[in-house]
Amino acid sequence: MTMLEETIAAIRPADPAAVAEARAHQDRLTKPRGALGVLEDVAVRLAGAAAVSPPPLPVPAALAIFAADHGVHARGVTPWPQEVTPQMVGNFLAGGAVANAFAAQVGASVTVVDVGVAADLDPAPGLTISKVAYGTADLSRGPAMTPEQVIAALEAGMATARDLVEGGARCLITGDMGIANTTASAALICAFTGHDAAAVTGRGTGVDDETLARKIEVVREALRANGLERERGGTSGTSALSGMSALETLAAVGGLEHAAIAGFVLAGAALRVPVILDGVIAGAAALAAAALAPDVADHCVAGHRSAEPGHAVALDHLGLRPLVELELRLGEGTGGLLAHPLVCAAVRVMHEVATFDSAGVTDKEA
Ligand SMILES: O=C(O)c1ccc[n+]([C@@H]2O[C@H](COP(=O)([O-])O)[C@@H](O)[C@H]2O)c1
Ligand SMILES: Cc1cc2nc[nH]c2cc1C
Repeated sequence: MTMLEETIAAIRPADPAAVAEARAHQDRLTKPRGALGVLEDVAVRLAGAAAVSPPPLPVPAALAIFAADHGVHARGVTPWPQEVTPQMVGNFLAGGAVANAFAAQVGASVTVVDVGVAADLDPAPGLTISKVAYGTADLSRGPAMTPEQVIAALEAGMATARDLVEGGARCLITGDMGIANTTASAALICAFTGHDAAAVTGRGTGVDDETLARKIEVVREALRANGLERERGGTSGTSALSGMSALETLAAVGGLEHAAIAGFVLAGAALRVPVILDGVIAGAAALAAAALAPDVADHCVAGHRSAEPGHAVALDHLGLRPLVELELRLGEGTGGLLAHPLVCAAVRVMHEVATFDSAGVTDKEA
């Protein structure tokens, strides 16, 4: 078996006994039933993923920022030059990015992985060089990646997750850096959900109206050029993929960082370590991961919902509810990092809060 096949084969759905035990335990704790709202669901979800209730505390957390460039940059879909990708990698490694500040705030480690930056990076502590290519090909003209490249990028993501877990991480957080990657994200979300480009394509780093219109047209061209247009029956956007496999779809319109994040999420799920997803890039990558292994979503928590319109579409499709909604549109893992203390708090409740019985508090149900 290949590394990808082995990883997919190891992924289990949420364990029903652990889910039932976690729900019952929530109801014994000294609070009105359901009073912790969505946090109760998060704790139950992690119990199902870990197959034990209460689930392990998700600490320490490790952020992996997958960096790559995009051939579609040449189509003028972003106002930022491609050289910002390696420059921001340097900033992450120097500790100067927002992701570094947020990681310090929540006590997460930061690892940067070059899966496809269009420049040679100097080796540095905290940087893994797993370069598959110097950026993708232009997805609006044909496949962005070859079959070999998409597998190599998936494997880089899986290896990153495995190394971090071997190093002690008990929660994985996705991060990305790649100028133009919101265009590839929109194309992936269209391909996997059947939604129209206009509904899922957003302003990314902050494009003007003219660039947004061009970006939507480029996403449509990408779907046409790669045979990914759908038969659209009504507006539900749930029609079946047009005969292409999930891997072919990912290779056609994804980025190397999308493929790596998909591998990272799959390996986290296979290792039963929860994965907190960041923004629209992670959402698009998780759609690919879920198309490869539907049970993977049971192991994911949606850290936040970004301002990019396709993100809500991706999360709906995955059945995930975002924990934080602050109109962030930065990427790097910033939204995932902000959600980590909420996930920890949700799980800590399961370990530390007294029950009605143990605290001698009268339960109205008793
Ligand atoms: O995480 C998000 O939802 C998100 C939304 C907008 C932009 N970004 C980041 O901005 C870059 C891509 O934006 P763009 O406009 O160049 O496609 C890339 O480095 C992403 O990490 C990220
Ligand atoms: C400065 C800058 C920082 C980023 N971090 C993630 N994407 C980014 C895009 C830009 C342009």
